[in-house]
Amino acid sequence: MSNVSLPFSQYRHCKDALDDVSAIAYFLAKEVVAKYALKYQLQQNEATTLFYVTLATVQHFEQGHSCLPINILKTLTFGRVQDDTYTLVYDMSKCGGLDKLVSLVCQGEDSLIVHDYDALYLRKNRQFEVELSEYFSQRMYSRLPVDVSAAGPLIASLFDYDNQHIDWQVAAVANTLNKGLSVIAGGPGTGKTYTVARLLAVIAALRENANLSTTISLVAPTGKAAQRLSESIAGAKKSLSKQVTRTVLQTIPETANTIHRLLGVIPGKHHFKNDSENKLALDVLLVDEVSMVDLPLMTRLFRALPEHCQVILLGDADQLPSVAVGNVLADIAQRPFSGYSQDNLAYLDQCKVFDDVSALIKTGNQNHLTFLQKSRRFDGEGGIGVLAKAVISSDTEQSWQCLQGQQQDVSLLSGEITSWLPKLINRYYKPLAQSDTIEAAFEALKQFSILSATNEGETGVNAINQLVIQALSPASIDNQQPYFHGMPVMIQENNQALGLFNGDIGIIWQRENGKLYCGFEDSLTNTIKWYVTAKLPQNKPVYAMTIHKSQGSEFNHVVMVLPNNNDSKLLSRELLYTAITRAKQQISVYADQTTWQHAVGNRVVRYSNLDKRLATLPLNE
Ligand SMILES: Nc1ncnc2c1ncn2[C@@H]1O[C@H](COP(=O)(O)OP(=O)(O)OP(=O)(O)O)[C@@H](O)[C@H]1O
Repeated sequence: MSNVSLPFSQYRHCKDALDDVSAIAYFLAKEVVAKYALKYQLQQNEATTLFYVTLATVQHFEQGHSCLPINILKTLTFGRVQDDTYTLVYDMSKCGGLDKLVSLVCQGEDSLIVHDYDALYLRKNRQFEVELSEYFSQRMYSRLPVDVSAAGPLIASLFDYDNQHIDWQVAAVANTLNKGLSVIAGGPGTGKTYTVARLLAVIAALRENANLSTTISLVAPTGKAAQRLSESIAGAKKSLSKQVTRTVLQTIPETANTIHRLLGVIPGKHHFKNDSENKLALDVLLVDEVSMVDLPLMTRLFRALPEHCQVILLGDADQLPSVAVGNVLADIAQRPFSGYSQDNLAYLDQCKVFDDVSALIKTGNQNHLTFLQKSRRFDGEGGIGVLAKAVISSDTEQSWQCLQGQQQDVSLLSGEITSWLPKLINRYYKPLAQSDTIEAAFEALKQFSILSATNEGETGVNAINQLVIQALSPASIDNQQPYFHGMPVMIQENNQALGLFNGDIGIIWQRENGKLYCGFEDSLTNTIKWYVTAKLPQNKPVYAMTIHKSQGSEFNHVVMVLPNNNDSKLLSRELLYTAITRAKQQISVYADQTTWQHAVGNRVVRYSNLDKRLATLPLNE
């Protein structure tokens, strides 16, 4: 190191002085200063600035941002809040020469922090973003041959619609057929699965006509989401049995996999068995719940796809972004929807599914995209739909009124948690524990869940789980037994060897031999997989779960619990929307007005330049 010194010689000093600094952020900042101070003969003030620049870049990555825009960097301060007082340690807006420092240090081939699109990236994240934008654009703009004279009548036979008006489900099928990559986005119950089951049937039938064999794979980011996709595709296939041939139906798989299982996990490694050197043998890939897929995983998935494979992405762009870095779905499904190009309209016109396609907006260039807007599950007047819409449009007043209104399917809970929880335990969790079979217990588990914004605190997942366990099995607490018959648990880590993954849900069950096991539904074989409880990977009870963990699941009745902490950074309209849309029939909310309105007014922001990279890539049309 040169003769400059670090602002903090040890991590613990840094942690004591600044909020939210991880060990990784500190040690990377230390490494960057050590590497460049000597190389560029930095002055002490420049080395100090570089330390904070690196810290901020890593912190933003840890919060899920792909990058840190320079204009945001310039506004940052570093310090610590204690007893409601903020002690400022470093103010980026007061440091001079930031632009010069950035251009000096963040340009080289070997720099750990990279400057691109007016933002700072950790090198790897920029690589992922550049690589994924290239994969996306190659496929988004590639056109597949379609026998439009066969496709049009086939599509028309699978939908009951009036061809004088635009039906977006029909438009989605026709529009997807000729694209290497397309996105079908929509909220819950807008018919995404209904539509793609028909889309896959049309693809399979057209390929059969052309004497092409077809291998289709269905994937989702989590086991739960894959299981739901399997169930809905199986249901949709049944409804198609009279409309398409048996061979076409057989081409559509009944079961969905997780992305990790499709790619083939190598224990202890980030990369997969299937990659750019060892591609998957697939003709069509459908990815569901894309909002949950992060930037690195999506890039690795695309690396493993053969060039000819048609990709269909499905998801709800209003939901929370992925836990890890990126905002892939929102970046590729940008709103407001700008519509289709003239070329695309000409193609849709040839399909002859509508009398007049001119109503499809023709000024835009989002040809890869279709938004399904009409909910087939909630009627326009239903409380859940109205509440979800008010929340996602940040309408603080209407959403609060809706919670207090007379709608049967929406209610506001008040008082202490202990004043309303026992009733719900009696209604849902006692019958679950008393189910005759584990299959019936899994059915009972789909009826209801409590979703909390946090793990900790009085309204957090851990405290609520404890209250439920106390009510159902006080003896297990007295005897310090971790498990009891009928207790649902969620796995907290991936264990490839056991085939159990973070987010998998099992139920503790006493079998004929009198011993407790944990059973998991296996959607591939439609059976229960049993594990002795002592062998289970890290897990916890799941009467309540975080809203983040509930993504990809649905329940008939959901209770959403928010902390009484109206300025929590955790609370956002996307978080509330995700919880509300997990409910199929009823949503109950436990929150005070200030906290609720703060959350509805707060938007999740994820910094990324994937959208800009896609917009600036040349069109091949
Ligand atoms: N065009 C349609 N005609 C008749 N029923 C439909 C139509 N579209 C969807 N449905 C029905 O509406 C319900 C919701 O559709 P579907 O499950 O496909 O929605 P989704 O968008 O996939 O929902 P989720 O977000 O929960 O996965 C299903 O019962 C489906 O059969």
